[in-house]
Amino acid sequence: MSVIVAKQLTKTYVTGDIKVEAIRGVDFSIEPASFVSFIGPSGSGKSTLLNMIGCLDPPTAGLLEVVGQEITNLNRQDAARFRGEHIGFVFQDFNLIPVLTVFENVEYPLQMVQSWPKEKRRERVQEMLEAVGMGDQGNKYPSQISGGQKQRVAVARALVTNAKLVLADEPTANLDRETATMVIDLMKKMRDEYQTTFVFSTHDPRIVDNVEITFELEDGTLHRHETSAGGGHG
Ligand SMILES: Nc1ncnc2c1ncn2[C@@H]1O[C@H](COP(=O)(O)OP(=O)(O)OP(=O)(O)O)[C@@H](O)[C@H]1O
Repeated sequence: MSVIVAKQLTKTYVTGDIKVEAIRGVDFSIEPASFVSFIGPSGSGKSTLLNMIGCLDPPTAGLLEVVGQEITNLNRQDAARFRGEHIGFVFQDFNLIPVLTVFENVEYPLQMVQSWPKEKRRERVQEMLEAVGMGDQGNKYPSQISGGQKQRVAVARALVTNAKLVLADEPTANLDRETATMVIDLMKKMRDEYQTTFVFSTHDPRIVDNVEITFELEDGTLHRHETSAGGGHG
């Protein structure tokens, strides 16, 4: 079963008399445990596409299935629940909650959407922190750790609910070269370990070099390129 299936997916923004066809009837599918990137110039529709996949903004027309569920017509409440249960998010500016510790940031999605008993929750959070190499940093606050460490915490948070799909919008944009490479390697390791699909929106050639499939957007249309990167998944 594909993790994402889009058929004739369309998004048109209408503001007053102005109509922008941001996504023009695209078809694509993305398989489990893949490492995939949407690329394209500014305004080509990357964020629009990621927002639709993430149930943040509904399509205007077409079909969109995510982890086997048709999400085209979800209402706001069902969309929020679906997001919480099935999708992890990683952002360019990390989006950690500054008043919560590293541990509490990773625990947060479990508290919000899943009624796990406290002990099981704590074990899961610790497992994820260790998986991203932050097992001994749980008591620190986001202001006390580096950018690369923040993004590691964000990856742990995205995966803590066992989400099968992570959407990562420019996750390396605020990281130096070496740290960006470490974060990409980490995400790949997590993909291998948890069979999570990672979908990126990026301009970063270091990510593009590492993905197996690139979808290039141009004025709301899509071109698929397969690359030789990755290997070893499955
Ligand atoms: N809320 C909105 N209302 C009206 N038009 C919008 C809205 N959001 C995006 N657009 C338009 O849709 C098109 C696609 O925008 P989108 O943000 O998806 O591009 P992008 O590829 O993510 O760009 P960037 O790389 O700069 O983030 C652009 O022409 C943009 O101006």
